[in-house]
Amino acid sequence: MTATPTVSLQGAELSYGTRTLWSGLDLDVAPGEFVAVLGPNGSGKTSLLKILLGQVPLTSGSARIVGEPVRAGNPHIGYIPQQKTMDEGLPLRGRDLVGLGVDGHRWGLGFRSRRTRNAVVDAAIAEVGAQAYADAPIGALSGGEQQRLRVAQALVGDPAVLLCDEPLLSLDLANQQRVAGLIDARRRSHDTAVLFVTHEINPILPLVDRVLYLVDGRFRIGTAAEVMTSEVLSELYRTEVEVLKVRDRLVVVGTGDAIDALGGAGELSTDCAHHEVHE
Ligand SMILES: Nc1ncnc2c1ncn2[C@@H]1O[C@H](COP(=O)(O)OP(=O)(O)OP(=O)(O)O)[C@@H](O)[C@H]1O
Repeated sequence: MTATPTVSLQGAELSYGTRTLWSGLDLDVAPGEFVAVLGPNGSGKTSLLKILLGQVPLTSGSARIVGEPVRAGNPHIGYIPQQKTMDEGLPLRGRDLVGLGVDGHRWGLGFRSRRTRNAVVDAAIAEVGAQAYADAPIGALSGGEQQRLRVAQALVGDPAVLLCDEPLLSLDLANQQRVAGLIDARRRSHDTAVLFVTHEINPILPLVDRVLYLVDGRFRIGTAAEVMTSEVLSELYRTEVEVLKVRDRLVVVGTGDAIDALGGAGELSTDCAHHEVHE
């Protein structure tokens, strides 16, 4: 017997007015599976997460989380939103931020006791190794420290799926690896499915089971080896794109307009090699 998919999209379409971002999208994400969602700016990656969060309705088709239709406030979901730097004057400690993941979620008012709640928050803080700064004002922390606390907040409710919207943005390489490692460890230990929106696949390439690549209404789903090829990306972008493997990293090289068309996806190459224009 196969397990119920943690995330299931069937015949999913999202249109805003006359503009269709994608349609005919079928995707089942298994427990513990790590799916990277890639694509240029405006291709509908964040909108996909919003659908699963119950914030935006599908135009047609269905979206389920652990077999149930999507809905707002679903306790099966842990969400790491796009990173915004916290205001330095914010009177909120890291511990309070993580606590919001408990209070706004599954236990709500019925949560058994303050002591149990605190123990759950402490465990989540320890899991991301943030004990040393959990009581400091969050605005005073570095981007990497803030992001580890956001991961703790997303994990504290023990979600079935983690939705991550560019969680590595503006982190240095060491922190990218640390944050990606935390997410990977959780899905391995708890079978948490992961949908990971990113412009930069290289930091997570070894973790990715499958890629969903969205471009201007078209998409492709498969392993990174299947999708991240010159043929597939050229087809998606409708222009010549070359994917090179440099050691264990992927470098996407566009030609002419492809550099613009690639948008953020072109950032795949930024810390490895530079875009090249072949005349
Ligand atoms: N409520 C809305 N009404 C109309 N258009 C919308 C709405 N929300 C988003 N859009 C448009 O849909 C497109 C997809 O937006 P979305 O944020 O999902 O893209 P994205 O792939 O996450 O982009 P980025 O990489 O820039 O974050 C954009 O062109 C956006 O302007």
